[in-house]
Amino acid sequence: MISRCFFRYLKQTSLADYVAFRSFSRSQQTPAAVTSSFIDSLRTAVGDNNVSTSDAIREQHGHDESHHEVYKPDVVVFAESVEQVSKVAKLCNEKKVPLIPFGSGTGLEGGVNALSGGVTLDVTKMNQIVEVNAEDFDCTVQPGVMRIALNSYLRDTGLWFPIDPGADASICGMCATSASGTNAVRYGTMRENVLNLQVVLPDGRVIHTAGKGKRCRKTSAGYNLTNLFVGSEGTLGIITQATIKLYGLPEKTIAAVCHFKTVQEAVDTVVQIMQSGITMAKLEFLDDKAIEAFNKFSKYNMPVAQSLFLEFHGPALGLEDQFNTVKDLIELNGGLGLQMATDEDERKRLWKARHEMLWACTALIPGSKPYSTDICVPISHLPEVIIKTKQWIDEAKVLAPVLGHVGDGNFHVILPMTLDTGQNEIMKALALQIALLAMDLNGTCTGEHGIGMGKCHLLEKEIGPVGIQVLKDVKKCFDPNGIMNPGKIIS
Ligand SMILES: Cc1cc2c(cc1C)N(C[C@H](O)[C@H](O)[C@H](O)COP(=O)(O)OP(=O)(O)OC[C@H]1O[C@@H](n3cnc4c(N)ncnc43)[C@H](O)[C@@H]1O)c1[nH]c(=O)[nH]c(=O)c1N2
Ligand SMILES: CC(=O)C(=O)O
Ligand SMILES: [Mn+2]
Repeated sequence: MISRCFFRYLKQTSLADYVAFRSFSRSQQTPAAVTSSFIDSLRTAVGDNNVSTSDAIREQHGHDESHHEVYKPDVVVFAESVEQVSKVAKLCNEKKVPLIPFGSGTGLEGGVNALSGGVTLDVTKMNQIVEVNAEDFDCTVQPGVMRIALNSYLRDTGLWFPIDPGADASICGMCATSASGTNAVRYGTMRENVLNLQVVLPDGRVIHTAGKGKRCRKTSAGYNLTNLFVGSEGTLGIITQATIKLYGLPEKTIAAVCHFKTVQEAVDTVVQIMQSGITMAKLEFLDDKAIEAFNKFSKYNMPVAQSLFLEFHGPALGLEDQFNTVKDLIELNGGLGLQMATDEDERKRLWKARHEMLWACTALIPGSKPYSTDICVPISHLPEVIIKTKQWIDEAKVLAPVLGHVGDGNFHVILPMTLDTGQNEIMKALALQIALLAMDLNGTCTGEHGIGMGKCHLLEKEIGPVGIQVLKDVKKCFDPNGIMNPGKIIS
């Protein structure tokens, strides 16, 4: 039942937008034509052992880590080669069966949920690191290569791939969602770090978005096909290989944590640090509710306050000077309890709260699943948006920690969703209100998690009807039968 509190709360939101959001419906999806003879042809294409109709496997592939409802595919196919991916795509295209690429299922917007059934294509068996060009700072990987495995492999070369979405995701899944995370403030997002992609198109053709074997740092050669596929969330084709930039492991790392009495002080400090031109590696905010959730989850005793988590990477020479400049800014803004560490174990201990945040927040309500907002605004608007957001959370009386990558103007409100529909309605209205505010302030509804199945209505608002029509035209050009991950990004 929807509570009176909800209606009181709704008065503050744009009612018209809320009604539009509630009545938003996906265009009718045709049910998948997955017959037993179609499944037989899949078995012929990839081998019996690589096709599963087991309920447990379909369930496992029908959701990610988000709160979104499970939608099981009719069948799960495990591909072992590009040729097999191509054959499966061709078969699906001929029979107009939905095809959903599956990386590692850590997404937070229901990207892998099979809204119209069909075939989920799991690429985790294709897990080879194809080549590492240490002298050129790049490498090429198959779609099942995971972020942590890649970095372990690279360790001896003195290089690493710094994009870190927190979860141990597949590199090609990260390409597909244009992931980023804590290191983006220094190293950029997937958009800035992908040099080339091999993609299987829905009709089975294979393309290299920058040309076969190309891995140059710059190109002006025509349309940017690579970045059309980065962030395409499995709606245009299956990424079967990614060539990405690598970086030298930093000679020295300094981690630090400090606390503030008010959100304004903490976020003003962030803006001043960014404006000072210091190259931060990480600059994260956790509010008092987030720290409280972490203390409870991990039995820690951090001061319950508005907190900044910082990290500096660089040559040993000069790094402490950067730290000291930031320290001065922290103190000028009323920062308290500054702790710093250079030793790896000590750094990990200092940053533990940040890395466990999603699970600490979800544990606030046992059995809940996370609904994470993901807005990103120009940095000068950040103080206003975070302060308003926290005020709305208080008024809505929901459990909702605020945290995020504030160095990029990107933050999350983690809303633990349960079966209590009244609370869920309040949380969804709150998420909508925050997204609308971000868009009003020249921002986006999603900095890094993608549109998935949960933000299509917001994308329409963000880029307008003409923008959406152009996206639909692009989609039609690559996927005229609409088989690729239907219902995602554009409904
Ligand atoms: C604890 C925690 C913390 C975070 C996050 C998750 C969790 C569980 N995430 C979200 C998530 O890790 C991120 O979206 C990853 O990029 C998802 O990669 P997967 O391999 O799991 O893709 P997953 O399998 O979930 O698929 C995601 C989407 O990509 C498509 N896809 C996957 N592989 C593909 C391929 N080979 N070809 C074409 N399409 C493909 C899918 O169809 C789907 O639409 C995140 N993210 C972030 O950016 N910043 C963050 O800070 C965090 N933090
Ligand atoms: C959930 C997420 O994106 C984060 O913890 O940063
Ligand atoms: Mn994040």
